[in-house]
Amino acid sequence: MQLVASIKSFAGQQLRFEHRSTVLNCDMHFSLYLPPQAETGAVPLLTWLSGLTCTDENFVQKACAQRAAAEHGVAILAPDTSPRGESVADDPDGSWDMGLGAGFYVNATQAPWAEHYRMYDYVLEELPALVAAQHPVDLSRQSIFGHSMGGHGALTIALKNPQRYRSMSAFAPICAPLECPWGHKAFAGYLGEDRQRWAEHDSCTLVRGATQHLPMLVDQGSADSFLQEQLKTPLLESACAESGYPAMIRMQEAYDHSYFFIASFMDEHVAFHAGHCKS
Ligand SMILES: N[C@@H](CCC(=O)N[C@@H](CS)C(=O)NCC(=O)O)C(=O)O
Repeated sequence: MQLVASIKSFAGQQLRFEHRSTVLNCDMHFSLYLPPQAETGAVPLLTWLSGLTCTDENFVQKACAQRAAAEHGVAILAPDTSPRGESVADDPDGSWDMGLGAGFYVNATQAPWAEHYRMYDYVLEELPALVAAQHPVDLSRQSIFGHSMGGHGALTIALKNPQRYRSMSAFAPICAPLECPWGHKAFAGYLGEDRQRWAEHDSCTLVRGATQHLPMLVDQGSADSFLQEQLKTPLLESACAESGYPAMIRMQEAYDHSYFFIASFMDEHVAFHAGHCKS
């Protein structure tokens, strides 16, 4: 693991690393914000998952999360959104909703993706363990959040591993990949045509089958151009209401899909996770 950037921010350190991922079978970058409290002891670890077309750097530069992380004494880990490198398969049509920048946080089982696209195991297992081996983060106090494709990743990974996380949250998540074009394309490519496999990574399906509940916060902008066709927040609201999953799902009037929306509510999301990681 090699440090490639270290920038002081709100009395903490915004770090960027390069490393060889054994799970993804390629070289990767990730970012890690360490708050000032990490100088004197282990701090909770929040993992942020970004959306389509992002790297680890969009969040670092545009989400305005460092101030709240420093205030609450939490570290924030931001992985990339897919495996990277010349040997890594990309969408043959070059579109941005599949392949590079669009790993969908699943373990691909289909050629040519299966060789590298294992973002589920990378985010859940390899990366937190790697970070904790070298930095003062407490893996018994973890939460996960994300945006759009990363919101889907955060909700599904937490719903599948409630013992691993204290809380989950999402901005404009893809709530029902079983019911939207982005999900159909990515899941057919990465997981094959068997919809049973898809259902294992569908927030609405997982909510309906959940036996253990975690605190869940979701913010969605009402002026988000992806809301109707791709994100489908009402399906998550129904799944939570019908199955009795306690979730705070908020429609934020006139906000769009961008990082301006994310930054507007970032303080609340960091405070939400920090509170659950401390209790
Ligand atoms: N590139 C697409 C938009 C993709 C997009 O909105 N990506 C979101 C996540 S789903 C994002 O965070 N983009 C990077 C950024 O805003 O910094 C387009 O031109 O329509």
